[in-house]
Amino acid sequence: MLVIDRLSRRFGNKTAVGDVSLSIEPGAFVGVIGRSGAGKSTLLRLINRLVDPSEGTIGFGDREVSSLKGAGLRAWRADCAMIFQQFNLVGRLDVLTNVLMGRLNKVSTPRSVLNLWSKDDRAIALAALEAFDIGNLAHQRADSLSGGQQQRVAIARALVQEPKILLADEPIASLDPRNTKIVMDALQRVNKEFGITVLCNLHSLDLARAYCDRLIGMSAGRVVFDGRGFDLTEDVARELYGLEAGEVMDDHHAAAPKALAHA
Ligand SMILES: Nc1ncnc2c1ncn2[C@@H]1O[C@H](COP(=O)(O)OP(=O)(O)OP(=O)(O)O)[C@@H](O)[C@H]1O
Repeated sequence: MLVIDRLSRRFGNKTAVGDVSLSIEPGAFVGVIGRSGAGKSTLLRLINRLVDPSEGTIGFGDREVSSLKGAGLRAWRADCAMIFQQFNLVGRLDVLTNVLMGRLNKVSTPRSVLNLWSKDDRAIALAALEAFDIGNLAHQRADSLSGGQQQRVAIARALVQEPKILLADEPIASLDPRNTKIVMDALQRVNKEFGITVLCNLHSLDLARAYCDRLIGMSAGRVVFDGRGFDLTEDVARELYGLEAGEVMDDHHAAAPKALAHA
């Protein structure tokens, strides 16, 4: 269980995350929603320690994540994979090598530097690509792939890391609707078939409702909703998204906020 207790992060005078307390059950698929600037990315970055907290703690089992350093911090980052809106692949390397990067924490540095991956590691990486229907792309340069294909490579790289948690920071923000579905389905498989806890930042409320078991709504750094998708009322959506609410909800729900926007 991931336990976040009174977590805050300030940048100068700006509170990006303020006094957030949450427990995330193992195996959950959690959507973090809210408008731009609500603090969603900072929350994920705090969890995998790309950003340090100003106050509060993050615990995972018996580990006090917020105070880890050195080898302990590297071990945590291995347990806590992250994927990004811009995929973060090494474009000039082939797809298989990009996925093998996810195994770096499992092999000695000299072997990885010399690209001496074991047969087993290669088989694991290829199987991960095949799980997301892109095994045929293993030997192509990563930068020759479409956005949806690149994001599936990033998910495969995260999977071979054998993490306990996958953090996905707006993973579909650069994708068209078809690739959005393919990538969200891939994340769903990571969660349901591989049993990995997924925390996913999403702008679209409809997508969050469709894929996530639990939604955490953030506004100005604070959690203002925590519950199931169908419990999220139009009033809460308006609190979360303001006049943007119409853009993130389906036509039926959108009617009122759009009317408000024109009032
Ligand atoms: N490194 C930083 N330095 C200064 N301010 C920052 C930094 N990172 C985030 N912030 C500020 O903290 C607030 C929350 O940002 P954050 O990126 O977490 O929001 P978000 O909900 O993920 O938004 P988006 O969907 O646009 O990524 C914003 O006002 C942002 O400008």
